[in-house]
Amino acid sequence: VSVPELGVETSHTDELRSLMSHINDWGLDTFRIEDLSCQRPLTAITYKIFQERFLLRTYAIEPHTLISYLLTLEDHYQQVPYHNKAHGADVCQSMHVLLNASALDGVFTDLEIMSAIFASAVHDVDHPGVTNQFLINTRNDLAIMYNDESVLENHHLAVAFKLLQADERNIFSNLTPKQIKTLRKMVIDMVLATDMSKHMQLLADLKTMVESKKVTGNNIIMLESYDDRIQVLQNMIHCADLSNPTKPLDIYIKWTDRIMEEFWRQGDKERDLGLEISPMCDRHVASVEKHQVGFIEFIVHPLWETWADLVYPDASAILETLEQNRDWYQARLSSPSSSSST
Ligand SMILES: COc1ccc(-c2ccn(CCC(=O)N3CCOCC3)n2)cc1OC1CCCC1
Ligand SMILES: [Mg+2]
Ligand SMILES: [Zn+2]
Repeated sequence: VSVPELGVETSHTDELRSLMSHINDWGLDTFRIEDLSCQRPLTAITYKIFQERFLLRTYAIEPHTLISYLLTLEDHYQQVPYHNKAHGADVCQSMHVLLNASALDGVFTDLEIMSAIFASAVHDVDHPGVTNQFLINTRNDLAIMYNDESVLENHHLAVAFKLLQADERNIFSNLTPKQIKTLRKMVIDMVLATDMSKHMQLLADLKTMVESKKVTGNNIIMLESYDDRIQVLQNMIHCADLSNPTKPLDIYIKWTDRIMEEFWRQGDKERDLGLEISPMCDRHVASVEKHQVGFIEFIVHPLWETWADLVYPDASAILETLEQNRDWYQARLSSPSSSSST
């Protein structure tokens, strides 16, 4: 069974191939890839990363099986403003770049790397565009199913692994039982770590690790236990998930427009249901810039500053962009033009 060169059928093959040559670069334009791949950014990006890291060869994965899984996975991302297939593709590519930090050179095994890429690609599959709290407040079936605990993140995992059960989509059919067991545990641990309610604990543990950081001669981090290794991978996927403010400003602004529209649609639902409108979800009381500055100040910068310490100096340019983007939103706060969202 033959597969298209870039994994997806497109009439923009040359342009897509040239953009894909920047798969290792921070700030790759996922939106442009969405257009050039004919709305298949997740398949195109994940397929390219698997090839780039020789994972098809290492784990005897048939190209058509990988494409079949990725296309079906992508079709199970809902068409919501933010938590859609473009976000899945973006987090996957961001994770791929973070794994390439020189401070992590040779630290992770191929299985851990494949687990991290897979976890990133699947981490928000079938996201309904509302928060865990909304699902709990409205007694949604998902909240009943998962007893109000990391409701969305448990659902993303269940969908991702269920899609593997079809033989024509089982990309892990040639892994040993032990490898599958290890991969499954790591993927579960990483996706569950993308629940914002785990943020403070994750960051505290990362700070402790940075304070007691042990490196080899050429400044490569030493991670002895599974707990240390998975903790770095959990913080990595969390950083990738919260990476929008660290990207080139024009791309960051597009993500902000999308998350706000998703929040406002939730607020519209809450208003219609007579529920209290969640913070930042009322489109009639919008302060987009203020919320982004607060998000960076209290969540994103503390996390990325700590990550940048761990992999110093590999993430320094990313931290620099984050601080410039914060200043840009801050500046729009004070000037009168900030009232308009244009
Ligand atoms: C570009 O803007 C954002 C990009 C990403 C996030 C964000 C926060 C947490 N995550 C991880 C998933 C999660 O746990 N969520 C999903 C968002 O809602 C809260 C539960 N993602 C927030 C962003 O801005 C917020 C909305 C206005 C200011 C803050
Ligand atoms: Mg999520
Ligand atoms: Zn996400």
